[in-house]
Amino acid sequence: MRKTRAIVITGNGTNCEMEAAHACRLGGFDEAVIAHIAEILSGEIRLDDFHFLNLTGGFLDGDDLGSAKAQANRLRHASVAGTDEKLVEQFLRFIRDGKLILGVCNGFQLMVKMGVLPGFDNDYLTQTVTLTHNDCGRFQDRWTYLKVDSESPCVFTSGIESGIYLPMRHGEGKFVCDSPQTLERIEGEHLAVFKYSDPDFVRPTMEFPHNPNGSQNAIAGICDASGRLMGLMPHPEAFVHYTQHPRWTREQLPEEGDGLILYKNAAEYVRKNLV
Ligand SMILES: NC(=O)CC[C@H](N)C(=O)O
Repeated sequence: MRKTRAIVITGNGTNCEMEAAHACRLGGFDEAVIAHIAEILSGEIRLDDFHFLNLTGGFLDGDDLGSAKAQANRLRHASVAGTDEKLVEQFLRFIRDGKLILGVCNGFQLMVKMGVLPGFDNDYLTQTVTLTHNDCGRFQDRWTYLKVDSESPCVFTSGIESGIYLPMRHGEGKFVCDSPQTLERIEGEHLAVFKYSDPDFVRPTMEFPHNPNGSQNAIAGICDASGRLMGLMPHPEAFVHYTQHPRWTREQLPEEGDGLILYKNAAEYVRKNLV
């Protein structure tokens, strides 16, 4: 059987690439390659050779122009050296080939600013939502309770019963739609996979600090209608082992951190459908 291969893109100010690659391997991917964006633009590394694309957190271009905005333009317009191909064509082919993309924090900001999410009607290049400055006006760094929509088509969250607990760390995480219709459609199609909630994972909340940014409808993460493309503001790769939990020395916790399930589901999907 062919190998299951994950790629993590780094460069221009990303971080967490080692954690993301580690999470992919722990989740069951045979290989997880960390590639600098320059290696992709030079044509040395091609997205076509992978099944799972990870866009990590960070401070792309120093958050100038708004987080991930410059990189979104770069990825939409840059050509791959030595070819007639634009990088965005590789990107769209990756999506058409039925592969998986996970954007975390700065990676989620990148996906929405490119227009990849929510990807209505298979249009992955029209921006309809954004992530902007937290209502509190400051960078926030805390742990959040995330209620999961069990009716969502999301590939990554299958098997999660009520919710997961993950850390967030961002200044621009407030989810906003361009119109009430966009928000209605996201809700109606169950694309709002994760919502900030109370610790019981029952009620989504607009109350600070459980909702750390004031996101519309408490939305923390969304997927597209295929469920294969997902982005979220909190960091699943930062909680894959119990020792990463803030109270691990005081509480009896399972070996696996709550974020690992997303990578396990991705690996299983790739094994069943793509290799
Ligand atoms: N952790 C992150 O990826 C931060 C994202 C972005 N730089 C922000 O502050 O909103």
